[in-house]
Amino acid sequence: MAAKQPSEKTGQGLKLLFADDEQSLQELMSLELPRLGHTVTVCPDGATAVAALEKNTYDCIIVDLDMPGLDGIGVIAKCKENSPETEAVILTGKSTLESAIAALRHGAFDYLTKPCRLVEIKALLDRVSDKLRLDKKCRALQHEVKRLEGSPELIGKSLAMQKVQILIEKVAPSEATVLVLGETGTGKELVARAIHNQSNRADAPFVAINCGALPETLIESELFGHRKGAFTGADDHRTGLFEVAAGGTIFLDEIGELPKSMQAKLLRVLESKEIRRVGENKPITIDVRVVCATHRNLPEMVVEGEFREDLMYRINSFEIKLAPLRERMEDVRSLAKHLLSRHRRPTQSKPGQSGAGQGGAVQSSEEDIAEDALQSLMGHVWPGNVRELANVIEHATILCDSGPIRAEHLPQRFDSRQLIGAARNSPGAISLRELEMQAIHEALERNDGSKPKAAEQLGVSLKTLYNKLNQANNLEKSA
Ligand SMILES: Nc1ncnc2c1ncn2[C@@H]1O[C@H](COP(=O)(O)OP(=O)(O)OP(=O)(O)O)[C@@H](O)[C@H]1O
Repeated sequence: MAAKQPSEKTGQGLKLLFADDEQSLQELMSLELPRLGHTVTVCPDGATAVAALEKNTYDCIIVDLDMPGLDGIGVIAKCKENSPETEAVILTGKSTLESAIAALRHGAFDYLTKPCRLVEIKALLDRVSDKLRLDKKCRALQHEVKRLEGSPELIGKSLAMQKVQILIEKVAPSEATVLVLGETGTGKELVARAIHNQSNRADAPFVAINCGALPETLIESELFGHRKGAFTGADDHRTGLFEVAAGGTIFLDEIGELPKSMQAKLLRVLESKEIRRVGENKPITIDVRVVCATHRNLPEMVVEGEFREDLMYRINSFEIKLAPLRERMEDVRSLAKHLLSRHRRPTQSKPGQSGAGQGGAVQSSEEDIAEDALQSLMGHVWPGNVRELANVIEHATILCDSGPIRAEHLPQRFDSRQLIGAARNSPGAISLRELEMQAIHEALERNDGSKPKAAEQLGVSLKTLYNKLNQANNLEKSA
C-alpha cells in the first residue's frame, strides 16, 4: 500500500497543518483555508502529521482529537517537542470538559467542537495570528532592551566586587527583601538584576521603577494600579507594576525619595503581601520579590523624620553596599574594556579582534584602549562612578573612528586632569580656586547642566554652588 502523502495548498498568512481522518473535512480545509489566506498541509492521520512536522515547521496545527493510530494529543506533544512556539488547535467531536482540559494541558491554544463553522475557524486563526505577531514583537523588544541595557554581567575583580558577587549568590535563591546601597552610578540596578537573574524567579518579569522620578500623585497608581474613574484622568483600568511583576521581582530604585504617605502604603503591602488598586476595596494577593536601592543615608533620614523607621527595617533585611569606583580603581581597566564592547560597532574593531558578545555587543580586546587613555582613566576620581565611566567611553567611541581609543578621544576634562596632574608636580601652577572650578564644571557637564544634581555629587549645598559660580563670574568680570 502506498504511504499516505500530505497535500499542500498555498496562500498567504499562517503556515498551517491540518490533520483529520474525515475525508470530507480534508477536502473542505484544503479549499477553504487557502481562501482565508493561509498555506495548509492536509494530513489524513496522526502519523502523517508527525512525519510532516519532522520536515517542516508550522505557525499553527489544527488536529482532530480522535484519529486512528496517533491521536491529536499525541501529535501536539510531538509538535511541541520540536517546535514549542507552534500553536495547536484541537478539533473534537465530544465537547467534554475532560478532552478540552487534556488538550489545553498539552499546550493547545484552544479547541473547536465539530461540526465547526468556517467563521469560527477564521476567528480562531485571527487570534492565533495576533498572538504570533505579538510574540514576535515581544521577542524583538526583548532583544532591543537587552541590546540597550548591555550585558547584565557585573564586572570587577576587586575585593569589594568579589564580596558583592558572593552576597548576590547567597541571597538570590532566598525570598529576602534586599536593600542595595551605594552612590549614584555604582551599579545598584545591575545588582538588583543579578539577584533576579540568579533567583528562582528568573523566568518571570523584572520590573524597575524609580521612586524619585514620578510625581507623588501618580506613584500609587503606577505601583498598585487603578480602577477606571478612580480619579480625574483615570480613563481606563490600569494594572500596577506590582501586578506586572507577578512571580518575579520589583526593583524600587531611589526608595529614599518615596513620599511619606506612600511609605505607609508600601509597608502595608510588604507586610500583607496584598495590594489594593486605587479606587478598589478588594485586595489582590501578590507574589513579588522586592529589591530596593538608595544612595541616601536611610538611618539619617529616619532621625530627621523623612523616612519611616519600620519601613527601613522591613526593607533592609539583607543589605548589599557597593563601594564607589574611586575605592576600587583596579576595576577601572576591566570596566572600561567591558563598556567599550557595548558601543564598538563590529566595523570599528580590527579584523580578527572581535567576536559577537551578549546582546549583539562586540567584545573589546586589550589593544582597543591605548595605555595613555587607560592611564588618564586611572587618574580620575569618578564622582559619577561607573555610569560616568560608561559616558566617557561612549564619548570616546564617537570620536575614535578606528584603532584603539587614545587619550585624545577622552572628554576635554581629562585634559584638565593632566593639567591637574602637572599642577600636582609643580605646586603653584594652578590655584585651589581653579581646581574647585574645574571640579564644578566637570560635575555640571556630567549632569547635563543640572545644578541641583551637580551640587549633590560635589557634596555641597545648592546655595554654595551658586555662590562659587557667582564668585568666579565676578572675578572674570573684574579681570
Ligand atoms: N560592575 C559593573 N559591571 C558592568 N557594568 C556596570 C557595573 N556597575 C555599573 N555598571 C554600568 O553602569 C551604569 C550605571 O549602573 P546602574 O544604573 O546599575 O547604577 P545605579 O547605582 O543604579 O545608578 P543610580 O543611583 O543613578 O540609579 C549602567 O550602564 C551599568 O550597566
